[in-house]
Amino acid sequence: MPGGRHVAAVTDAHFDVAPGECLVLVGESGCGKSVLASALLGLLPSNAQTAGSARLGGLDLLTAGERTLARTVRGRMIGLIPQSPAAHLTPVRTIRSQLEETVAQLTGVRGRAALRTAAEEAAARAAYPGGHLDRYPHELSGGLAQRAATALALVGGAPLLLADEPTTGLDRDLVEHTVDELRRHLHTPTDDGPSGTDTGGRALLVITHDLVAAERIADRVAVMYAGRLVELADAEGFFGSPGPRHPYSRGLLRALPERDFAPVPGMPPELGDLPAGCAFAARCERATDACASPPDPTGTHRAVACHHPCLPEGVRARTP
Ligand SMILES: Nc1ncnc2c1ncn2[C@@H]1O[C@H](COP(=O)(O)OP(=O)(O)OP(=O)(O)O)[C@@H](O)[C@H]1O
Ligand code: NI
Repeated sequence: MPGGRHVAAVTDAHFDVAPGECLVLVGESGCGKSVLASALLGLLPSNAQTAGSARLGGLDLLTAGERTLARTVRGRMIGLIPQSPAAHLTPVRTIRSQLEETVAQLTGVRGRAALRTAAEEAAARAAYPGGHLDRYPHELSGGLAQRAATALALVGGAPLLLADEPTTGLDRDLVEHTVDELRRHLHTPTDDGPSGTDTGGRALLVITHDLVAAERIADRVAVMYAGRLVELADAEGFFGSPGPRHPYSRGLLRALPERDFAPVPGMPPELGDLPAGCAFAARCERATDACASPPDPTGTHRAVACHHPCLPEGVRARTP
């Protein structure tokens, strides 16, 4: 940043997602979710620095060159359903023309009539109504823009679908519909194997701060706080019993209107000015002196980045 300032937007992120599985990344605004997604697609701003690796197939996405990213990754290995789809669509072209162009770029379909048919099929796959194909993005409701973006993301048959805040700004009914549709794509065909073979399905990485949507769609949940992954858990245990183990994750769930409706006190720290130890300590009722040193994400604290994780309900702490 100007003046030599650094923003640690994402730190120590460890996770994997398997074909046929949905991993949901949750965390509040500004915690680094979209930066993480951009890193996977090679879409970080030019002043960004990365370290580590992000493997998809045999490729390391963090070190792949722009040519590889453009020709084999974006659209073909990773389908992106962007945050705010209405703003992401080209405003001066109809949905039909954007779909046809994408089909021509990403598939072997050639010829006017064949492209038209393929674009219509692509729209149908995302439940985008055929009668609205000749509309411009500004003529679409939030739900339709969402489906148009999903249709575009599915065209290349990518084995990984990355959805950034797919339900923001939608009504509750539409949220449920949208996540159910997304989940359906876990098992629609991808292009990573000969057609007709079972490739184990598509992997889905969904970014959201909508915990109700997360509960509905996730197989596993990754919780992010102040640029770090603080917990990675099976969705069933996380949302049900025994519940989350990181005090921040507990706080997030407790804040839901459907639960205690009790907000986590305080504010997250600035990512340009993080404390040396646990970033949540200042807001944490369980914090002690140990929290002045950072949790070790590669060892003891791999699943729960906390010095004092909450114990599963019904399990009592052992006194040393
Ligand atoms: N180009 C940039 N230059 C400097 N800082 C940036 C840049 N892009 C993002 N950041 C910072 O990185 C942090 C993470 O941003 P990011 O967009 O990933 O958050 P997010 O978790 O996706 O939030 P939201 O839920 O609001 O989309 C923010 O604090 C933001 O200020
Ligand atoms: Ni974001």
